[in-house]
Amino acid sequence: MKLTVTKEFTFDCAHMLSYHEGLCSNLHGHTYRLEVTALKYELINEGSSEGMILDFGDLKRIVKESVLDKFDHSFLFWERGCDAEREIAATIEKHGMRIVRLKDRPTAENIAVFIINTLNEHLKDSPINIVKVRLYETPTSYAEVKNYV
Ligand SMILES: Nc1nc2c(c(=O)[nH]1)N=C([C@H](O)[C@H](O)COP(=O)(O)OP(=O)(O)OP(=O)(O)O)CN2
Ligand SMILES: [Zn+2]
Repeated sequence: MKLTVTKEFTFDCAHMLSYHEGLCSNLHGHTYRLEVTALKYELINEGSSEGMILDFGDLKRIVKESVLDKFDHSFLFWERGCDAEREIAATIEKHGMRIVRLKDRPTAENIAVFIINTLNEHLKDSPINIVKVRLYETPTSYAEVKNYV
């Protein structure tokens, strides 16, 4: 049996899309809305989590520890960004503020892929797989990555 559970989260980040031919090349921020879907084939049949595949509270803890605690209120810094992006990141770091250093441009697509890979790495020794991440950058724009096993 294929069973999934999904939990929603929000987090705030600053970013810029270096080399974008539009307003998004400017430093700006989003309250991202994140939906994370976990899949497992068997229900837990005893104890505190009986009848669940994964306690929503455990999913919350996993996402918080491996993603939100790093991302929330940080600057998403693309290592290959323009001079301005690298100077902004250097200033933020110098003042002890939060950045997340990324190998890929911080588009909604790339951030969604980064998040699903990070979560599945965290869960690699468990029977749980994160099969879908949907990341809303604005109320009307989202990227989705699916990883069906
Ligand atoms: N495929 C993608 N396109 C764009 C991304 C992205 O990550 N993937 N990102 C941006 C900007 O960072 C920003 O999110 C602008 O998005 P957009 O939906 O255009 O924002 P608006 O506020 O203009 O949305 P409206 O609802 O149309 O007012 C750009 N593109
Ligand atoms: Zn943006």
